[in-house]
Amino acid sequence: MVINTTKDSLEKLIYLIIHFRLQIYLHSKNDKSKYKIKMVKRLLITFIISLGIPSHVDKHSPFGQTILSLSLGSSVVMDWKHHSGKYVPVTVSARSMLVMQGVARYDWQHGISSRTWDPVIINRSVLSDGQQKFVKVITSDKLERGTRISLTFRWTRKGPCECPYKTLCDSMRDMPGQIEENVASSLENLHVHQVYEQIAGHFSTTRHKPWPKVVEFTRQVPAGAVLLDLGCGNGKNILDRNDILQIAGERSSGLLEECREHVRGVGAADCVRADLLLAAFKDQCADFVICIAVVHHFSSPARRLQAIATIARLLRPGGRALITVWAKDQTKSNYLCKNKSAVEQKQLVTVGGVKLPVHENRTEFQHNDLLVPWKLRRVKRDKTLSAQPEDTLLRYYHVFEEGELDDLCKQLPLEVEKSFYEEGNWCVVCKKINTT
Ligand SMILES: O=C(O)CCC(=O)C(=O)O
Ligand SMILES: [Fe+2]
Repeated sequence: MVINTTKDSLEKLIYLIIHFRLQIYLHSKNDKSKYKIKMVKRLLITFIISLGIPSHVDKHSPFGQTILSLSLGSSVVMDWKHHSGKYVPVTVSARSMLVMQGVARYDWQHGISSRTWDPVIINRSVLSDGQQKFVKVITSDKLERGTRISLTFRWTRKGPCECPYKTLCDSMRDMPGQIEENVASSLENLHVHQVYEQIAGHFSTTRHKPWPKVVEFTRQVPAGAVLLDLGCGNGKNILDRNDILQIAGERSSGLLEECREHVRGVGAADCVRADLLLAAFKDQCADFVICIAVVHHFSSPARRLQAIATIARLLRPGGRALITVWAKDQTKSNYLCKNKSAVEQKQLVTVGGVKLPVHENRTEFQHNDLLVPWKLRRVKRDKTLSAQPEDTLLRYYHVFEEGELDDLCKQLPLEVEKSFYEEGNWCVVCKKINTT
């Protein structure tokens, strides 16, 4: 909810600030744009002058049910994102008061893109099921963004959080190994699926050729065989062969679009939307499966096992799979930047009470469960990229220890034939065991 304040109420606020003799002090040495105004009893007022705010939910347990944010100066578009995938851009106009309560306070993330302009958003009326509804439409018109100052009011509280919205709640545990199913699925929704939807175009421009070990594996596929590529991304692994049936499955619709381009010229290849946990294909339908750089995006051991169980289910007895995942050990790959030493990861993002460190790209992994930044560049009409990244998005990864992938396979009717390390990835070639 956004309330437009009058000049009168602004004056009242300034009066309150002066009346209570609030003192402004520097909040953080690194971020000079953020100040905290001293607390009056239980009220904490934060004063921000900044270009952008990363997407977040304000911590549940330390603050009360209502958070207010008064906007001064320029208007701005605030992005609201729900873990179900919904996205609502809201224009927060100058001299308005944003009231965060209920689901908006507890279950949606809000943030402001760091840029010097904002799109113009209009409400368009549409007819849905005989009823007139308003939908927000992002137009191609832009508004220059000036300096914006916001004052956020939070009432502090003590004790465990009592909110009914646990997905983004900080009071949950912080052990990814024991993450609950609903939290794991929300985490993947926020930090895998939603991210891939947004980066699909840019991601695709960075993926061109199959890795040598994938080429080596698929070379053995004989004519007439059925090959599934699960989590196919932009389809770079699809072989230019018409004598085998190739089905590429991908969960991200953005990547699926990219993949469609790739498979267009290949006679017996097609791509379909598929989630590795469910993959609605017939049991034992495949002679070969490849699953490249996918399983590390599942956030609990049970879900990683379930993902590999799908591969086992889809293979016919005697069929083979190549599975690769990102390795924690990157010392024998080109990933590490020589000039960057390992850094203590101080930035933590909490999702469903799970605290995840944000990785510093091109440095050694310090943890197994982490968020890896993707600096998003816009793909222009002529397929070139914008010069500067326009946003940073965080992708969830579970980086594997040596033998961890093999151990998962061994819990299933899969015989590990080969297990190796290749350019920062742990890889296995496994064969489906006949269990009947
Ligand atoms: O600038 C705003 O309006 C909101 C600030 C905010 O979300 C925060 O400080 O948590
Ligand atoms: Fe906030």
